[in-house]
This record gives sequence, C-alpha cells and structure tokens, in this order.
Amino acid sequence: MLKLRSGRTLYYGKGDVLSYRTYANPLSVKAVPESAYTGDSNVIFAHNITFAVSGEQLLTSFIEGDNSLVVATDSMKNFILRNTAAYEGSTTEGLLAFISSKFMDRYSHIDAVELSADRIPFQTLEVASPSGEGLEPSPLVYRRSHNDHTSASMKLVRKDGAPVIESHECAITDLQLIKVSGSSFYGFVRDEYTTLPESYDRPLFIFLDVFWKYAESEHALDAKLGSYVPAEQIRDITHNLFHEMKSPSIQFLIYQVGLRILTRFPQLSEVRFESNNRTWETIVDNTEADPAGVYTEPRPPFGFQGFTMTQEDLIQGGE
Ligand SMILES: O=c1[nH]c(=O)c2[nH]c(=O)[nH]c2[nH]1
Repeated sequence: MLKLRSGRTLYYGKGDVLSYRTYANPLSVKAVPESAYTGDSNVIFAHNITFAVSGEQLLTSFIEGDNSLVVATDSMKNFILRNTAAYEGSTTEGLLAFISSKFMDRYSHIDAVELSADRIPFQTLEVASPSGEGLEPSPLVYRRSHNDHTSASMKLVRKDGAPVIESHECAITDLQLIKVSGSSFYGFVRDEYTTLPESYDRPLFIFLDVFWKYAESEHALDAKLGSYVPAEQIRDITHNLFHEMKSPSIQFLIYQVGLRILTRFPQLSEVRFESNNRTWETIVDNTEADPAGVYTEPRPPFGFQGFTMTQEDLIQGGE
C-alpha cells in the first residue's frame, strides 16, 4: 500500500463486491499448441472485486474523525457496479484498470488504488441442436463452476495528476491436478529425521496457483493489442507439462511449466508458482503386474513450494 509522507500506511475499501455483467465484449486470443482455448464469448463476465484506496488527505479521517473527504465504501461499491456497465473491453485486468482510473479521475484526493478481482467462472453447456443434429453450445444457459479461476490484482498511483499502473499480477488459482502414475520422489537427504520412503511411482496430486506479469501492462488490459495471455492457456500448458513429464519432484515440475509458459509468451516478464503437495496416501500399493492401487486423503501438515522465474531462465534453462 501507499506510504504517506509521514511513513504511515492507510487504506480503506470494500471487499466481496460481486459484479455479474452480461454481454461484455467477446475475448479473442491467439492459439497455443497445448490449448483449445481461443477466447470467451463473455456472455457472463462476473467478478468478485476487492477495492481499496489510500491518500495523504485521508489521514484526518483516521486521526480526527473528519469524514469530509471519505467516499463511503457503500458508494465505492456503487461506483464499481455502475461503471462495470460502461466497460467496453474483454479482460479482467482491463476492467480493473478502467474502474480504478475512473475512480481516481472522479476523486482527485485519492492518491492510490489497490484492487483485485476473482473471475467467477460459468461454463458453457451443450444442448440439443434445434435441427436435431447433434449438440451445440447454449448461448443462454451456463453452469457455475467451482474449479480453478482467473484473478488479477493491480495498484494504481497518481503521477503528474493522472492515474498510472504501478504494478500488476495475473493469476490462475486453485488448480488441482492428479497424475496417477509417472511421478517419483527419491534421492533426497536421508538422515536420522527421515521416515519418508523413496518413491519411484507415486500418484502425485498438486494444488497449484500460477501468477504472471507482463513486461508492458498495456498488453494485459487490451486484448486487441494481440498479446493477451488467457489464464485458460496457462492452465492447459500446466496440465500438458504434467502429462508429458516424468517428474522427479514438484520443484522440477513447476520449473518446467514455467519454461514452457515463458517460451509461449515472450510478452511476460515473470511467472510465479505456489504449489502444495497433496499426494494421496497409499493404502494398497500397485505393482508392475497390477496397476490397481488404493489411496486415501493425505494427512496434514502439507508441503509447499514457491518459485519465481523470468525470461532470463529461458537462456539458462535452454527451452
Ligand atoms: O515433490 C516433492 N518435493 C519435496 O520437497 C517433497 N518432500 C516430501 O516429503 N515430499 C515431496 N515431494
């Protein structure tokens, strides 16, 4: 958050602003080999938005109880919802930049806005075609999805009076992927604290969040510039790598996913991972002769990994 001249930080805002916009402009993106995704009709363009503001002139509201410059968080919610109707773009990032820069234009005493949005995903459904020949996507009925979802966060500050994006990050969160065979974990430190057996073929279940930043934030906002990276393609590249690789660890798996993402999208400056190990606990082991096994939910505590990569890694990693 913005540091005031006094070294203090302050902010206030509204969370869980649920915004269900219908018929936003459709998104169209270039294809990548790992994904069938080339865009979104955006018939439902829904988000859960968190919006926070900061500014030097808000200090008296905290230390003197002076509300004269306080835009009520209820008004912020109304501002977000009403201005969502006026958004003409097709991306979550573009929506965030649109709302926050409009807010800073409207309220000149606000020095910074920090906001984020989780896209609320709705899946297309196939229905019988009126011609009686096969199925086609319904343009009217959608299914709320509780799978992984896209999100984005952004910070805008005022420079020479105008709002500019100081930082941004895009994400796909809550990916949950299982590979039933073809993953190992062995060769790790063995000492008096080690009880984990080496595994040459484990059912690897990971929870994964992937984050990325663009070299030019403009590319995240406006898909018409031709360099927008949809979370769906990041998701599909991730499961392709999981499928392709015989992974010796989650650490190496996410590194390889990162190399592929950076190769496909040179417009990204950074990719970041947060993974969680949810490998099923083995009850009845499989054998080479019989692949059937029985597993159960792992018990806490759970291991995790974090890794940040840039285009520099491609030169070193040699994709
Ligand atoms: O992929 C893994 N990486 C680890 O660092 C680790 N540690 C552990 O107990 N299991 C695993 N799996």
